[in-house]
Amino acid sequence: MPLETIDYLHPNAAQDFTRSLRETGFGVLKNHPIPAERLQSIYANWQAFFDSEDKHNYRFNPGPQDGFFPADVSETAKGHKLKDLKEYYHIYPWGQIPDQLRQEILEYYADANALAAELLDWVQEHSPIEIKTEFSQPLSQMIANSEQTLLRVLHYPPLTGEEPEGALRAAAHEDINLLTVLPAASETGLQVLDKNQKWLDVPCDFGNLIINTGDMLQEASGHYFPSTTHRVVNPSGEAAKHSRISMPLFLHPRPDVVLSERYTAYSYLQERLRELGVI
Ligand SMILES: O=C(O)CCC(=O)C(=O)O
Ligand SMILES: [Fe+2]
Repeated sequence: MPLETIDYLHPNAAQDFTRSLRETGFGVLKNHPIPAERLQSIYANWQAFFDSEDKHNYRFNPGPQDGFFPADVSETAKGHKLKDLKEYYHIYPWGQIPDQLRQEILEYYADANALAAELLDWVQEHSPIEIKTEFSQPLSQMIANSEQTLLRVLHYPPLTGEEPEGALRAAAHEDINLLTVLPAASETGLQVLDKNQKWLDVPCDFGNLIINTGDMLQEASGHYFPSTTHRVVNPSGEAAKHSRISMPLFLHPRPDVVLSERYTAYSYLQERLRELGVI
């Protein structure tokens, strides 16, 4: 079953969106409040940044993890051996951000956070009573004033043909956080693993917002909302010559937020980062 696209303005949007997250771990929204022209401008400005040598002046700070991550230190997904074919920039409002990109990206950060809070209210309202009574606080409260929420601007460079055999733009993985807000990328490639272990293309009409459940919402909901495996496959033909820009916002609860009997957001994140070998 292909993923449905939900109209944010439709009277049943909240219900349909919550059902989609429950069934697939993903929800795709159209007619949402973030204009496509804004996304286009952000993508163009960050493409120029990734194309410049200036990016090396913003190399990430190893502890706090803000800044630019070049391809040679890029992630290796859990259970995989090959690095993803990507470079990226981690934006936190308290972190380093190039001056010429700062205002536009922080405005987006704030607006996407506000939209995420609204979507979490939708999920809260339409979760079954036995699920929502287990939440230690309303879902949208969990992310309020969080300094952990991470906006990652990703650049997948054009393919050269020299890539290691089997390496992907982003190998199959699940997101660690509560919820991810991901505007459709500048190019295709995002796929989600369905219940029958078949890879489905995520509808990527430019301007759509793709939302997916992360492991923390899966944990907090006793696995009612699945954190679904996804990946970004390599393009072929003419598209292989194109860069791909994407921009997931990873909503993270404040560290002290209780997710379940076993975990706070802090202890959960530490366990996952240790598994990944990041810490
Ligand atoms: O680039 C994309 O479309 C998805 C990226 C992603 O899944 C991630 O960085 O966790
Ligand atoms: Fe992801």
